[in-house]
Amino acid sequence: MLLAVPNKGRLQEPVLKLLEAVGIRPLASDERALVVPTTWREINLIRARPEDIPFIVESGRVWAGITGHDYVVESGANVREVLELDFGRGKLVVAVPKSSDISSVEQLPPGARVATKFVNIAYSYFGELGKRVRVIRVTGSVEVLPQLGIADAILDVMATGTTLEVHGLVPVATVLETSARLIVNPKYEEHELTKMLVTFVKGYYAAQGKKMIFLNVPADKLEAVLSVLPAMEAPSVTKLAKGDVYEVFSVVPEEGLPDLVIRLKQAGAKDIVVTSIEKLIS
Ligand SMILES: Nc1ncnc2c1ncn2[C@@H]1O[C@H](COP(=O)(O)OP(=O)(O)OP(=O)(O)O)[C@@H](O)[C@H]1O
Ligand SMILES: O=P(O)(O)OC[C@H]1O[C@H](OP(=O)(O)OP(=O)(O)O)[C@H](O)[C@@H]1O
Ligand SMILES: [Mg+2]
Repeated sequence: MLLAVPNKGRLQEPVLKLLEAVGIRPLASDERALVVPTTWREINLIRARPEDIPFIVESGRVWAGITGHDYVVESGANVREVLELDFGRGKLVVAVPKSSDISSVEQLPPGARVATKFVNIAYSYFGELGKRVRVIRVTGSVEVLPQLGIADAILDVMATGTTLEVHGLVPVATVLETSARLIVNPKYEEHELTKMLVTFVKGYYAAQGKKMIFLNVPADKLEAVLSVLPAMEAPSVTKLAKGDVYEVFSVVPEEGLPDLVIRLKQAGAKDIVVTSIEKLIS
């Protein structure tokens, strides 16, 4: 499988972290190499620009990729978004100078100049509103253009809002919510390797915020201990080889764990072991 991943920008690091967490580590190769083998022998990474990844996956030679939802929409590429990931989150907004007295997109004058790298999204957004604007295509640093007198408004990604603020801009409309996605070419969606990748990424996310807890419980305390112990289905209970003692284990939320441990001890649990879970695959 060829898997396209960002070779720059703010998605690059979280993508590598996620792949590492599912056991896909790039094998040492020249830093400039654009095709990189990995510890999953069936998977080679293709390092590409995030905005190009939807087209690369659509082409069919590359099965899957990770990029932003905004770029998928902008590309119009025929790819399936099979998983929403927990990074690259933001909103595409239309923003105008605070000093203008515009407070909604409707108030933009006809022919207003809107700078953006999302030109297709801009055309379709303003088209649906029935508003005629001039779209100015740029590739970055969009927020500086209004103060240079080059644009009347911008359409760009806002995350914390700091960049808009620093440039004296305010958002007046949300066009799209975005985050990183795992995208797949439709013809590989049902392939075993694709399903394995999706299962492992889901398993990694499902394990976040959960711990495994093991405890020993004397028989006469078992009922009391089980009554305070959460579980996915029900806790597992096994009799130990010696004595009238049971070993109990269960998957529990990390939140409130100290409190749970105290309640388990009070109920009669001993030898409590807490471990992290790498993946939780249901
Ligand atoms: N401030 C941000 N916080 C979170 N995600 C963001 C932010 N800005 C952009 N993104 C998302 O990151 C993805 C990659 O963006 P992009 O290709 O512009 O990389 P970049 O980090 O901005 O690099 P560069 O600006 O050098 O091109 C896009 O899907 C975009 O929605
Ligand atoms: O709301 P904020 O938290 O301030 O983040 C939003 C900014 O982050 C991105 O820019 P980036 O730093 O990637 O630079 P770019 O304009 O060159 O893409 C985006 O294009 C905004 O400018
Ligand atoms: Mg950027």
